[in-house]
Amino acid sequence: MEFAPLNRLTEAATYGAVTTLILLPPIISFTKDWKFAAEQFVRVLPDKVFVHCSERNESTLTLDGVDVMGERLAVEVLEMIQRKPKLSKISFVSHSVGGLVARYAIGRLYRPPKRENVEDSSTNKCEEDSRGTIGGLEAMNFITVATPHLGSRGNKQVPFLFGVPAFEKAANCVIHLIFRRTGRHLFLNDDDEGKPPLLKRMIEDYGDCYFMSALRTFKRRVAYSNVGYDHIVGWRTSSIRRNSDLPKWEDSLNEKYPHVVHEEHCKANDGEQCEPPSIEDKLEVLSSFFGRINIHISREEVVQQLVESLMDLSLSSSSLIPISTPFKSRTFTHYPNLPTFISKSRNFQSKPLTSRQNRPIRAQSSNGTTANDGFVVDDVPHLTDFLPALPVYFKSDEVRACIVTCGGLCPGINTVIREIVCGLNYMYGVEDILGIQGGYRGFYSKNTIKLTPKVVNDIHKRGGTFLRTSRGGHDTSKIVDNIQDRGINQVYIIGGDGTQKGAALISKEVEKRGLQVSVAGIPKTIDNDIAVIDKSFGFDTAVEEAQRAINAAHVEVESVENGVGIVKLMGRYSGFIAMYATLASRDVDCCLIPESPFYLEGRGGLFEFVEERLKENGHMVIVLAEGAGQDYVSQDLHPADEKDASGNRLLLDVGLWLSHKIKEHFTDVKKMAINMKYIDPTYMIRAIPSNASDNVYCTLLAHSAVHGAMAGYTGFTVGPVNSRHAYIPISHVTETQNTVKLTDRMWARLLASTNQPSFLDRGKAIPENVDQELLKA
Ligand SMILES: Nc1ncnc2c1ncn2[C@@H]1O[C@H](COP(=O)(O)OP(=O)(O)OP(=O)(O)O)[C@@H](O)[C@H]1O
Ligand SMILES: O=P(O)(O)OC[C@H]1O[C@](O)(CO)[C@@H](O)[C@@H]1O
Ligand SMILES: [Mg+2]
Repeated sequence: MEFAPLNRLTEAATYGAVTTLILLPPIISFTKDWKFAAEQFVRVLPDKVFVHCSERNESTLTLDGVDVMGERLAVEVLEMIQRKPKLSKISFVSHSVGGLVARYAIGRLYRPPKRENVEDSSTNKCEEDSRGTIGGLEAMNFITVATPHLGSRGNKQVPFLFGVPAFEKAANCVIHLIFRRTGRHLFLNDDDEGKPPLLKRMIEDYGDCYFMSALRTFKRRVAYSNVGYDHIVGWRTSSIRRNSDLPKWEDSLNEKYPHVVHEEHCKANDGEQCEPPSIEDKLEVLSSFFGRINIHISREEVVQQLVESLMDLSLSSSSLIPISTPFKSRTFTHYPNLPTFISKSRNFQSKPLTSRQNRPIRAQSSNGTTANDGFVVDDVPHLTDFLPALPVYFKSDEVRACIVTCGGLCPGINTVIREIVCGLNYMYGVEDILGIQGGYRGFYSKNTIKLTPKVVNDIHKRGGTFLRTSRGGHDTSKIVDNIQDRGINQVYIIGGDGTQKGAALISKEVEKRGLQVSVAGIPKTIDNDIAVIDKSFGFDTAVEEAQRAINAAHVEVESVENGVGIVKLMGRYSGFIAMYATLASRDVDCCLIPESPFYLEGRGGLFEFVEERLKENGHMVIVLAEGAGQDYVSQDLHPADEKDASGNRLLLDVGLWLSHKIKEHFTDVKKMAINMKYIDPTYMIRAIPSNASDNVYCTLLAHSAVHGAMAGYTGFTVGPVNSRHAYIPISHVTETQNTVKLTDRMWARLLASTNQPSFLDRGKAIPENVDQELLKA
């Protein structure tokens, strides 16, 4: 049973290497018994974890013996790894006898480190990169829950035998009748051709089974054991301490997991023990390889803890590794004669792009020097950590790149164009770069222009797009024909959600035709409605420019009696610009966005609020996102449901509508003269050049795209995910839209800042269009 990663990113997740997690069931149980835990892992670690519930050893097959099951599991894992070539790490979580099976299987799957001199003798320390692998994957977590590591024989390991010697002896004699070969293994009375019992063999590397080397390979090993109520597997055998006393309840660890009564870190983890264990220590030697956690029931807590411990390690070493498809015919690993790029830039003369020696990155002072407190700020993995000899896929003189811009304008487009051109040219020596004019349709209906650093040198100082843009006109097959005809092998596509959908289709078609073309998307939108990435470029500039309009409205209305200012900002489906502009300004009394339905009349309505503010201050300012209240407006205006060339719904002018409504209400109903100032700066805020921080951001995006394409990746979009620049499969960013979450803190902050009504009141005049779900909430 396989649980695929979810398509949604959680806050903590970064795109990167995918960890596979193998779940193993206990004796006489079923694959589906792991369903609950599997779902939790996938829910909490979407996109990072691929959960595989082992299915070759369920039901009565679990009686066939630990070795037989281990062999089956090893084959199952290898087959899965073959099916999923993107997996790079592996963890095991097993319950009961599943833990023994997993220990056997990893002994079979262990691959020793490739490098010779694996141990640094001067420090006598196990180096991370000297670790072996499990079936070629990096070993992360090895977790057992109630696994009888020490077997079930003697020493009150099976609680229901009450430690009575006669019962234990009897059990020893009959166990194989019930649990067959597995029973013999558990009671250590197996005798394969005079060999020691299997569980004893498994505490060292034995023959071609590298049991202990494999275990040592895992970054974290944890044994969970239940201190009570587990009548089959006592805590003595599952926590691997035979002689220690039962931990005291007052050892209770923390408030979060009150049922954890004892936690002990393994010595091997602390670096104290890296030597192979001595066989003389027999079973107890295992304890130095496991941290053990003794708990007192609660299934959910165990699962929660497991999830958290997995998160720790899976998050620590990912991000910034492309997971989109490299070209099939020339992958990194099968490309021996890689062209070594030597930068043409003076500053980087003779430095291969791939060198990255000075890790970890240390704290830097503002003048760029390393802070001498030695505090490590971050150790961001680099592509070269995963692909040590990161090749440049394309030879400079073989590259024919093109850039296209589509959709609405956005501050910073020209900076991205400039930096793609300069990045390709200065860093990689690429000279053949074409500009596709007028959006997607330009591929087949317009001539291209040649782009050089000189041509684009100054364009970042201008708003708009140097290449011009359009909506509609996306014809995948004509576009790809054109790419093919012109011999283009790198396509840089700058645009919003619609554009990225188009880019995904182009990328698929390119793949279908087997073309060696890299398709890279750079997400653009002032609306900030593109999912997955932290923020889109141009957004900050737009928010800043909106301040001027808000300020103007405020100056106007505070200079007259009963002044009401309305400022309409962009934001079709997402009210980010309006929300941030409001928060930044402090002159705004009320912010209306598409995600938060509002109503005008009655208690808690907008009219009541306007009246209050006018009485209090003599003036007020409303900021409105263009998509706000569209359903409400359409009740009055009866729209013709028009769409633009790309199929986007054309919006009704909510700003104009609202200014009429407010004027009408105060003049006709309240008999009160008001001074209405309606400002629509929508195009003004997106037609300007980007500000300083957006300029820097655009540069990072452009360079990321260039590096990704030059490295031979395709079908990706660039963007920061949790502040780390990542390559994201294009289809991931188009699956959903980023919208303001009314339950998020930022919206709560806005409500606290403006003290406006939430419009969630069950007031008498709530119109039908107010979201009923929201009201219930
Ligand atoms: N689902 C789609 N499949 C293929 N192409 C699409 C799709 N949606 C839009 N496009 C194409 O992408 C281009 C831009 O789309 P659109 O006008 O929706 O702007 P956008 O990229 O979403 O930017 P923004 O909305 O921020 O202005 C157009 O040429 C359009 O034909
Ligand atoms: O009028 P146009 O150019 O079609 O663009 C308007 C739309 O473009 C956007 O700015 C998105 O780019 C929206 O906020 C707005 O609704
Ligand atoms: Mg769009």
